[in-house]
Amino acid sequence: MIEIENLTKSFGPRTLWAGLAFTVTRGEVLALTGPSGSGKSTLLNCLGLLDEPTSGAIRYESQDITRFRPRAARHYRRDVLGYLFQNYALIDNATVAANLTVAMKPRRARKGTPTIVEALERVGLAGREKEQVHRLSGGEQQRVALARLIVKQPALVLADEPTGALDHDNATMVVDILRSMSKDGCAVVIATHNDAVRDRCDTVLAVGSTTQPEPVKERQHS
Ligand SMILES: Nc1ncnc2c1ncn2[C@@H]1O[C@H](COP(=O)(O)OP(=O)(O)OP(=O)(O)O)[C@@H](O)[C@H]1O
Repeated sequence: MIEIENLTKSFGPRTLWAGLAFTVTRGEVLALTGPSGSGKSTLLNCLGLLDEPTSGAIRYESQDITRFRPRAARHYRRDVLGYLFQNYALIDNATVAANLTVAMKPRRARKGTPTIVEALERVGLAGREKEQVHRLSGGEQQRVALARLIVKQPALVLADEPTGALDHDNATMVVDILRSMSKDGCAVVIATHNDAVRDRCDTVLAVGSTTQPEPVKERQHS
């Protein structure tokens, strides 16, 4: 689904990672690990067209996304990608329902796409459609961000420390939902410092020290 070819990123004389070469397939959950500053977020940003690699290619459906023209880039961001960040990236002064509607808007309705009501049920926020996002707790806001992903149904989910600010139960729920989205056919890439999250992924890439992911040995997930 995403093929990474000989990918290198440097800032001036400093090379963060070099020669990355691997594929992330549909149904796979890949963890990016490594010490602070190793370049996990930078790699996610390159996959999400928020940054550019210094050299190499990132192919989606055989096309190098780093060479996309603006129209193809817009399509990729709108129809392929889903983001999950630690700071939720929600519209604070809008309702829960409005935040989810924005995610659905540009897309033609697809058969089988979960509704807002179904997505909120899935994240344990049934009946909270009309609440203002800024009145919700941090964990609840992260669940709204997850519900937004569920209604968007992206092909590739990029999650940057998605459990960083959450308690154990909420962190478990975030990983459960990301895993179930991967089972439904999307690819998921998670930058994380959390060993429990890493252990529930399929593969792990130690960013900055290796060029290819390895299988996660002690799987905790089903
Ligand atoms: N635009 C930029 N110009 C110069 N250096 C940058 C730029 N963006 C990021 N960096 C540097 O690249 C390095 C990697 O940053 P990045 O945020 O990708 O690391 P990380 O592994 O995600 O770290 P953390 O675990 O702390 O989130 C850092 O040293 C950062 O300062």
